[in-house]
Parts: sequence; C-alpha cells; structure tokens
Amino acid sequence: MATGSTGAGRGRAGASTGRTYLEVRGLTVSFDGFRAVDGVDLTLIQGDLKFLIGPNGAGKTTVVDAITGLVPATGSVDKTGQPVLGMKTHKIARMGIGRTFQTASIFEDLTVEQNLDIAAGSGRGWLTLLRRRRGRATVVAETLDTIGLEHLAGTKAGVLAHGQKQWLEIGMLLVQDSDVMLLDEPVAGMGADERKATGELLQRIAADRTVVVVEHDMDFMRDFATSVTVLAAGKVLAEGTVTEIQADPKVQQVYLGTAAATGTALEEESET
Ligand SMILES: Nc1ncnc2c1ncn2[C@@H]1O[C@H](COP(=O)(O)OP(=O)(O)OP(=O)(O)O)[C@@H](O)[C@H]1O
Repeated sequence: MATGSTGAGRGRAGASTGRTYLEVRGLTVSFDGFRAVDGVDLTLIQGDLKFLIGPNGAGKTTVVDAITGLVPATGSVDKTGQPVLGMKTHKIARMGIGRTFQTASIFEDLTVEQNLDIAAGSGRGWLTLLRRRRGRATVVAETLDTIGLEHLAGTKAGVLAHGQKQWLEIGMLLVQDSDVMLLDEPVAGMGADERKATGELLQRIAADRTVVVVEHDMDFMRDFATSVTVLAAGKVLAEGTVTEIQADPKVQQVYLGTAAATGTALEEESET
C-alpha cells in the first residue's frame, strides 16, 4: 500500500528526508512560438501517487516528453538534486526516470519474460551486464510477481490482453530500476477489473518510488490519487488532494467549459 504524501507539491520535503524527488521549475516548451507548457512548477516526492489531469491539449503529455528529453524545454528539472534537462533521452532513462506511452511499447514477438530480460539489460555496458547477470534473473522473477504475470512468463507479449500489456510495460520500467515513473493514461481502454488491478499495482510501486499518472479517467483518479495537479493551457491551475481539487471552482470551470465537447465534466463524474 502506498504511503501517500498529500502534501506533495509544496516545498522540498524530498530534500530534507533523503527520499527521491523530482523538482520541476519554470518548465516551458514552445512549438513554433506556441507555449504548450508555460512555466510549470511541480514537486514529485517518493511515496506520492500523483495524478496530472487537465483538459485535452493542456500540455500533460508535453510535460512528460520534456522531463524525459523527447522535446526541448527550458526551465529546470532536478532528480534528487541532479540536473536532468538537456540530457539525452537514454541518459535520462539511465538516471532512473522512466515513462510509458498510451500504446504499450513492447516486443510483441517475444515472451513476457524475454521482454523483461531485455529491458533489464538495456542501456547498460557489457561489464555491468556481466556483473549483474545472476541478479538479473532474480529481478525479472520478482517483477513478474509484482506485475502479476508469472503465469504468463512464457507467453508471447503480442497476445496479452490490453491491460496486461500495460503491466508488462510498467514491469519493464521496474527492471530498469526506474524510481521515477511517468505513466501516460495507463488505464485507457481497460475494463473495471483491469483498472482496479492497475490502481493497486500503482499503489504498490508508488510506495517507494515517485509515480506520476497522466489521466483522463476521473473515477480512477478519485480511487487512487494521493495528490493531483491540474494543468490548463500549459500552466498549473491547481494542486492538492482529490477533495481539494474537486471543490476548486477554477477546476470546475475548466472542466465545465470543456464538458460540452468531451462529456467528461469533473462535477458530473463526481456524482456517479
Ligand atoms: N510536436 C508538436 N508540435 C506542435 N504542437 C504540439 C506538438 N505536441 C503537442 N503540441 C500541442 O501542444 C499542446 C499540448 O499538447 P499535449 O499533447 O501535451 O496535451 P495533453 O494535455 O497531453 O492533451 P491530451 O489529454 O489530449 O493528450 C496541444 O495544443 C498540442 O496540439
């Protein structure tokens, strides 16, 4: 069970407790002069299961892209005091910052276990691999258990159910020692049982990691978030607990403003 820190986003708790944290300051991403992300500050602390929400086009995925080096950005991103911004994507991954995509990026023709094994070795030099060879099998076995896919270890990843592919992708981050995990809509397209199992998996892994979930599914957010940041038009609109966010008139207005187009007003959903 996650040890939630609902105070995330305020100050440098990670720095004082020695826990992993990701500190984002003034993050800005421009596409041909259009500021998709505009001066975003975020503090992400180990143990927090943080949800990043906001209407379509708010800049959520671009924030994740910027942190993981996929798009150029200005401002600063520090992982437990180490600068991240400006580094190459593979170096950022090696620093322990991992991400998933809406469509799982797994090797469909390889088995579940082979996918994890490859991920466990990715980005490491041959000497490190040699040293770690024995430990690697243990890490893969432990991860199969964590993501609940031991019984499918020998199954080709391509035939997994949608939810299982997402769990495998999360497992691939776990075996790479990612302690900051940025997950883009992990429950999109999942049924109720898969969503619940995914939420419980995220709670387990967030207990000793920093986990950020970009999500549109408000029910899922309500059930599992320990803190929420709302983005709108590239800026942080609000931060707080689920209760605080739902009660925030600015947030309600943003969601009501887009309700006609998306049918996903925060208020409407909170009544269900
Ligand atoms: N490569 C790009 N080139 C130009 N504009 C982009 C690019 N990527 C994103 N944008 C624009 O930046 C804005 C933010 O997009 P982004 O995908 O980050 O939003 P989002 O909050 O993740 O939206 P959604 O919930 O719909 O996925 C949008 O207006 C989008 O059209």
